[in-house]
Amino acid sequence: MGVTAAAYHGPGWRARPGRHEDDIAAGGNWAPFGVSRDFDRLTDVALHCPPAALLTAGEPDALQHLERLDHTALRRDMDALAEAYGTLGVTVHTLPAPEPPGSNPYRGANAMYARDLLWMTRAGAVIPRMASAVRAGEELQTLRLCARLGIPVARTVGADGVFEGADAHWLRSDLVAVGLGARTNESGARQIADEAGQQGARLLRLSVPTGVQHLLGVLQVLDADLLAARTSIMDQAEIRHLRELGFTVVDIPESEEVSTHLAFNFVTVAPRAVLMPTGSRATADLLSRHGVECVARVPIPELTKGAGGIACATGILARTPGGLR
Ligand SMILES: NC(=[NH2+])NCCC[C@H](N)C(=O)O
Repeated sequence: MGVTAAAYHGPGWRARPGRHEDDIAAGGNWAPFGVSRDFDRLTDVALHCPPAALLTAGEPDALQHLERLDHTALRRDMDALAEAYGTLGVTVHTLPAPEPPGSNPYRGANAMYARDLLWMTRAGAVIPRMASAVRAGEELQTLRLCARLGIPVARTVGADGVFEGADAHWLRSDLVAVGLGARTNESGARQIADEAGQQGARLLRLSVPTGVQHLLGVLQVLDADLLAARTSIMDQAEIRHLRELGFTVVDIPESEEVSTHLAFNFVTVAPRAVLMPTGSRATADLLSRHGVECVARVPIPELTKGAGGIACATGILARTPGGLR
């Protein structure tokens, strides 16, 4: 009878060893992509430029853009960003094209802000549930990317939750900060807490100030225990709490370059090494006092018209411990 066959778990049956995270780290079945600290050296990112027709499919405000976007100009910004990553040794992957419009005619018109479209963990990608009707369905582009690269989906935010990738930061490998606001609600945060918990991390809930889209807009991770924050517009008790947890928080004051040129919207490419947009000199000077080096500057005049900068445009796929060179 079958009981002696491996197919029926007889002596020849070999149970799968280890944990999912170990499988991923080892490569083989899954791409060895993961993030457990947002200051580790960046190795892989996802970028995207939406098709021209989508950028003009409606009035800018209906698309959640600030001004009408020109495809050629946006392409130029995205190419400059990709080139900067290439120079830094970061591999650029392209997010697949959007699905044909389902119930949302604007689906994909904001997919250049790939940071919002996934949250990477050491157990794979968390597929968000975009908070606005305009961005609903962009999640499919992430799913396709994951399938293409062999990245497992750790979970998909569901039920009554909303969550966007830019609302989560790995502050430490056992501490995840989530921003609650218009883009992530309590149900979304609970689902992120659940996933983090399963990976041995706890959740720190922070509030996203009114007029700011995501946590990424007010808090950045620079190194182990080193953060940058727009402290003057944040909840003071939350800042105190971060400091009590052992973090040094660099205060970034409100200024023209922060509000208009999105100087705070930088990307940490390695411990104390950041990629910044052009027009961010004062912010770069502040960071340099803490030993943070701006390793390159990218001009993004068109990208900012869509209400996001280089950090919003960078889907974080993988980081690995170690410095830049
Ligand atoms: N992570 C970010 N801040 N992304 C910017 C997103 C901008 C986009 N127009 C939106 O409203 O969704």
